[in-house]
Amino acid sequence: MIIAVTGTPGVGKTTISKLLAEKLGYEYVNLRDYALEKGIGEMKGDELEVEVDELAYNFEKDFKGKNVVVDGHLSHFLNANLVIVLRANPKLIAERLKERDYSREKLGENVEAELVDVILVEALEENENVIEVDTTGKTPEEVVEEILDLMQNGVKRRVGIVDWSEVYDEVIPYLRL
Ligand SMILES: Nc1ncnc2c1ncn2[C@@H]1O[C@H](COP(=O)(O)OP(=O)(O)OP(=O)(O)O)[C@@H](O)[C@H]1O
Repeated sequence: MIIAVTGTPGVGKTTISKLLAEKLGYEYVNLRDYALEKGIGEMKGDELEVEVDELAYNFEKDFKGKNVVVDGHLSHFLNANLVIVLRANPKLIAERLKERDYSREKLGENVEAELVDVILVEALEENENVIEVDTTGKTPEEVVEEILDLMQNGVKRRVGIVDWSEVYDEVIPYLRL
């Protein structure tokens, strides 16, 4: 089974994916590292630009039928059995990306993307089986337990659980208005 863990940069994909893979006994794959290893895509500055079809084609060839948790903000474009979309209060995303010294522009872009559900909408266009999980105020262990519970209960789709319009006022300072 291929489980894709996606979400806005800084939402916690790597932390959650590694822990989820460990609990399930699945292989962990970082999609960016995989693309670099395979020579897929091109570096533009420090960003890797990839053709998603090429990425998905190669990934399928290498991992079809295997048990893997794949971590990356493009992982929802892969042919996965289940897509986990991690969510976090956009203010948390802003604080984490600030610590990583993201530029104001990049920080704003990502806070806006989280605010208006960009990755969730993309994931829903690509896959029927999409589970959204709010990580706000939870430990990574609690998030993983929630994912495992949903999987054990056979839940394949759960969306529409967050509404960041409620916190819009708090994130205005980070937006590129
Ligand atoms: N509930 C939580 N779930 C996941 N991460 C959390 C949580 N609470 C705090 N964190 C912290 O948030 C940070 C998230 O970083 P991480 O690298 O996992 O995110 P990411 O989504 O993989 O980012 P990127 O896409 O930029 O690589 C880590 O420092 C992690 O410890």
